[in-house]
Order: sequence, then C-alpha cells, then structure tokens
Amino acid sequence: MNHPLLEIRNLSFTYEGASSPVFERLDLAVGSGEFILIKGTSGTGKSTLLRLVCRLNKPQCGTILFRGRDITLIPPAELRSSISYVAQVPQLVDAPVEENLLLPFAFRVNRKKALPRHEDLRAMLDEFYLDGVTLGQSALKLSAGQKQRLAIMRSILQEPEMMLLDEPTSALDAESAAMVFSITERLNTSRKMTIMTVTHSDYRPETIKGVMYRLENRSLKLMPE
Ligand SMILES: Nc1ncnc2c1ncn2[C@@H]1O[C@H](COP(=O)(O)OP(=O)(O)OP(=O)(O)O)[C@@H](O)[C@H]1O
Repeated sequence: MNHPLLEIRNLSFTYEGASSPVFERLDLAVGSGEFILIKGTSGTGKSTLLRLVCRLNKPQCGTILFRGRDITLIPPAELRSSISYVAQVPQLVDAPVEENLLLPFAFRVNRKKALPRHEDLRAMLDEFYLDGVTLGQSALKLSAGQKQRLAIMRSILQEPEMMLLDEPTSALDAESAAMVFSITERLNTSRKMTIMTVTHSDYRPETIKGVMYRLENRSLKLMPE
C-alpha cells in the first residue's frame, strides 16, 4: 500500500497549563513531492504544528506518521535528518559562511555523508541568489534575507526528504521574500523536495501547483484554488 509521506491523524494538542487546545482532531496527508502551504493568523498554531511534526512537542492525542511509521518510534536524530525544520530566525554561528554550511556534517547522524566540495558550495550559493557572498565571509554579517537563504541551503545539503519552513519570509522585504519563495518553488520542481511552509502572508505559488490550507478553529481547512 502507498502511504502519504506524512500523515497526521486525529491530532489534539494543548500546551501544559493552557485553558484551551491549539488543535482538536486535526488531519492532514502530505504526498511525496507536494508543496503544502498553510496560512493562518497569528496564534492559530502554525509554529506548533511544525514543532509537533518534528517531535519538538508531543501531542496528547492522535498520531503522526512519516513514511507510515509513527514518529514517536523514529529516533529524533533520524527523524530530523529526514524532516528538516528551518526556523523563522535562522540559527547561524559566528563563523564563516562555509563553516555554517558544513556544521550539520559534524552531527553523528550525518557522519557517513560525504562533505560537499568547495566548488559545489560555490555553485550552490549562486543558485540561492547568494552570488555576491563568499564562502569565507562572516555569516552573521549577512542581511536577514541572505541569512534565510543560507539556512535553507544548509538544510538542502543534508538531503532531507521533506522541508518544514516556519514563516520563512516574515522578517524580509518584498524582494527578499520573492527570492526565498522562488527558491522553494524551484526546490519543489527540480529536486522534487516535499515542502510544507507556514505563513500569514498572502503568498501564492507562481510556478507550481501548491496545496493550500487555512488553519482556523483548531483544525485545517483545504482552501479553494
Ligand atoms: N510554549 C508555549 N506554552 C504555552 N502556550 C504557547 C507556547 N507556545 C505557543 N503557545 C500558544 O499556542 C498558540 C499557538 O502558538 P503558535 O506560536 O503555534 O502560533 P502561530 O500561528 O505560529 O503564531 P505567529 O503567527 O504569531 O507566529 C498561541 O495561543 C500561543 O500563545
């Protein structure tokens, strides 16, 4: 039987001490290669949903399956190398761009992966609209938009099966936001990357057919095309 890549069934979640749940009986199925866009106003639970998918929070009720396996049975390091989470604020260290890009290769789960070559990284910088950036310059001195694109590039280098993007453009101006969305659309088409992005912006994919949901009343509703 063919499983969706990610399946959320009957999910309910309440933060400890909170008076009302963030989610009640939420369902979602994401097929391999899909581009899922989840919109919702502030506080509806967009970040919480992504955190549950990568096991940073634990639901009180319901199941999340990745490739048909309950994620609670997948070791966290393995899960996070398959599902890459790009935070709203890129987590970069005070070091050159190249060191930031190669940082995850020091993690045990990635030890067997071949280190990308210098020239491949250079070529990838161009692909991520970072052509003016050198591998040797300080990552912390990049602009907010450049940092976000670098964080997405670092994720891609790990070759995850799925990417979760948490409001990737919220801190960016319109031009930088357009670059990030163009990159994510290209990753979906050329690398067949499954992408789930949450946003409160009015972005609609231009070059691909995305599946759009609205997060409201503690659950997801499919939006008309
Ligand atoms: N650690 C926490 N403990 C308790 N409540 C929390 C915690 N984190 C978030 N919440 C609450 O859960 C709800 C959902 O928060 P979440 O950050 O997932 O929303 P969001 O849709 O991502 O919001 P935004 O668009 O403002 O980033 C909010 O009411 C928030 O106050």
